[in-house]
Amino acid sequence: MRLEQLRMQGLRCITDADVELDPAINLFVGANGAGKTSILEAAFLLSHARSFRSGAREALLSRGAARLSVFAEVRHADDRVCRVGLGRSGIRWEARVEGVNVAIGQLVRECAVVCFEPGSHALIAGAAEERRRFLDWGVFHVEHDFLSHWRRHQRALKQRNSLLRSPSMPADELFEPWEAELALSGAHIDRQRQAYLDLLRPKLRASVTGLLPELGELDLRYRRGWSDDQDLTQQLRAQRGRDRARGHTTAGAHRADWSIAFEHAPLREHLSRGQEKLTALACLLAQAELYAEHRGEWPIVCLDDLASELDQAHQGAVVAQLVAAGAQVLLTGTEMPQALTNVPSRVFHVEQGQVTRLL
Ligand SMILES: Nc1ncnc2c1ncn2[C@@H]1O[C@H](COP(=O)(O)OP(=O)(O)OP(=O)(O)O)[C@@H](O)[C@H]1O
Repeated sequence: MRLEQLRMQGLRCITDADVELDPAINLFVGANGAGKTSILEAAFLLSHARSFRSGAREALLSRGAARLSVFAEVRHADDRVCRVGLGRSGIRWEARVEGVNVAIGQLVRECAVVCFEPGSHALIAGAAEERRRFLDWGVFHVEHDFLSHWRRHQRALKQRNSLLRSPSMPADELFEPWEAELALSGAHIDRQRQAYLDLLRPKLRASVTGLLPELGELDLRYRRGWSDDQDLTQQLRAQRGRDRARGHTTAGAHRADWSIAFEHAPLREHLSRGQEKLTALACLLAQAELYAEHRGEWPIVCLDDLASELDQAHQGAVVAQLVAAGAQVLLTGTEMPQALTNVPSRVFHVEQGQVTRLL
């Protein structure tokens, strides 16, 4: 899959930019604050309907602008071209595919982007939410009914949490249907997440061996979010009092997490910041490869500020791997990275939100 055209309006410092992209390597160079990362955010937005940077999606809207819109032409491996867009006008976000308003879920099925950026080490060292998002994005693209189970789960969770927060303890009958729903949808989600991680594990091992051979064998562990010894319905019933004191549901698929341990670095704290970043990169590349295996095409790969994130040997290895796989890559840097000096690439200069093609 590749982006042929990417148009951004009212996105951070970009008033209006229209970029025709190369099927292989695209490099965006410019000074700090020029708007390079915002271009990657635009691509990511079409794939995830959010930014990879922390903060509200609203912060993407240019200060003083009434409207934000991102539009792309996506060419798939079977040569089908799909026009997708996401925009915000007033207080509403609208997703479009072929000019027709669609649910966000339909938009993000059409465009798949993975992004490695300076905050990516949070996948290894940050909160569980980051890892769940990563996992669920992968499962979503492999299992077609994942989103419906996930939505049912979110709805039941919201209902149970609002019961927990009511001024007096509601009757058991009010909890029971939502707890049954949490258990049922949670079991589906759990099965699909476990199956996905089983597929990801060998790819991740290969990817990590390439990037971090010194750390030895990798172990990928999964926690489903509730005790293995007890059925979730029973557990939720037993925990009502405790959950009420905490104000939220403390067991279920929304508490799942996964972690990585290495033979020579069994604790996360044993990893240097650079090793955390490389592990996160290995996860993203393994996920992209698994996507390609299932969908017959690579997702688009964004690498933000690669030269400041990785040493030259790792930059070269990653770019070579992606070129060999035939992935479209969007990279940013304050200058041309050494790793790209001999790789044919389309180069754009970015300055104050204006994008100009150089090579
Ligand atoms: N909502 C907004 N409206 C207008 N400008 C914004 C908004 N949010 C951020 N900016 C500005 O847009 C620019 C965003 O730059 P971006 O992070 O894309 O730059 P960059 O070229 O990747 O920089 P760096 O090399 O420093 O990472 C910054 O100058 C920032 O101050």
